[in-house]
Amino acid sequence: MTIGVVIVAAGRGERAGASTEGPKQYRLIGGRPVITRTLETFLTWPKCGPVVVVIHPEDEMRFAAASQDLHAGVQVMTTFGGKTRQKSVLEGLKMLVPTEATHVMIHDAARPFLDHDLLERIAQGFAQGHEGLLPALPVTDTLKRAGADGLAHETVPRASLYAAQTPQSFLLTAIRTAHEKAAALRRDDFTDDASIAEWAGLPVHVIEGSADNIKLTVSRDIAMADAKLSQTEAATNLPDVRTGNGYDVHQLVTGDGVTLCGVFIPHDQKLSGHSDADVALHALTDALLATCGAGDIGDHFPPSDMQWRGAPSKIFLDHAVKIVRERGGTVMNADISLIAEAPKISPHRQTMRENLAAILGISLDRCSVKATTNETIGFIGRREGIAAIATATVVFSGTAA
Ligand SMILES: Nc1ccn([C@@H]2O[C@H](COP(=O)(O)OP(=O)(O)OP(=O)(O)O)[C@@H](O)[C@H]2O)c(=O)n1
Ligand SMILES: C[C@](O)(CO)[C@H](O)COP(=O)(O)O
Repeated sequence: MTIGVVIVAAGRGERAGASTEGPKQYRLIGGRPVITRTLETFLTWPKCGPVVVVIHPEDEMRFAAASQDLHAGVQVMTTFGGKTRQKSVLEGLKMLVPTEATHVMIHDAARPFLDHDLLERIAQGFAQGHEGLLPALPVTDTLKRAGADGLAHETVPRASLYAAQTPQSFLLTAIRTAHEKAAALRRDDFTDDASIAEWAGLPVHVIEGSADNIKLTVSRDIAMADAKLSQTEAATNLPDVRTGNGYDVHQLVTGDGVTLCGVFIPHDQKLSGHSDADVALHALTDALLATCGAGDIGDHFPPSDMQWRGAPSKIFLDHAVKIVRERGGTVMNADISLIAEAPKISPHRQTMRENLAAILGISLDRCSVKATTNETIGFIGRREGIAAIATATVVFSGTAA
């Protein structure tokens, strides 16, 4: 079984009104022509056989532009349509007959929201031996028959009524013969292919359509489709910006100075810890690891591992930066708040920021170091320890979706 496709796109879209982009199938929805979306769904379906797009002679350039970026692994042909949809379909079928297609899906270019699930349901129907398949949905509104007087005269029972969609799908030779018979008898009043099949006595099996698979008919349909896609695409194109935070604290003991953000500051105390106890770089290391869910500093540099005894904390931060980069991240900024009663940080802030800029590979204005005392309160206020809080922002490649 090879499933060919006929996409009818030769209409003038009069009900949708005029546009500089051309008839409705060339109008942009979510930034791309309607027909590009329709065609792309078929071309990306793995079971798609040869495709015929039936266009209007005036639309050759428009179609070439709308289809130029689509990479087809299958044969895509074009032919010119006729004055009615019925005539256009017949032209498409004639073009498909010499190919290897045994079955055909006939689809309106003006239905850009069909999906692969629907195409699979049709393929499944063919595999079960059905010769004609009509995707349709049960009618949900109450139906009225009104007269020329504008009055509702009758309520039509809707129990067995369905709204017909496309792609209506058939054995290729059977539907082509039915179309040719209708043309020969000058029957040109069929609005879809299932009705020609019914008229010709071909069995047409109703399968579940898709609520999204609407036909863009009037200008409001196009505006709604555009709004829907623009919203979805705006959401899926959001940059993948992530922030991480980190906190660290180390005890102060008698000593000769502390190392903060890689700067040694002479002092009558030192920070006790396994490495050089640079709380600021430890907090920032955790903040960076957090942006890609890579655990914390202890996971990467266990305190039990003797090789980190007295190690400069730059090693830890370098490692976190490497992990972030390997996962497609670009560090955007870093901000560290130091909470210390003493020593005074401000004379060293510039050097600290320069150290951060060098390690992170970003400009100075993206590196911030702030300091505050703890107003003599608590363990920091009693000069028993120094704490640091860090925030980092990283933009990862790809989008947030
Ligand atoms: N002579 C025609 C008429 C219609 N179609 C195609 O058939 C599909 C469904 O038709 P419809 O929505 O009625 O489109 P138009 O005929 O273009 O619309 P209108 O009646 O408003 O002019 C559309 O993809 C349309 O391009 C076609 O190929 N050839
Ligand atoms: C084929 C069709 O899409 C089935 O619903 C529909 O009949 C074509 O549109 P038209 O407005 O009737 O031309």
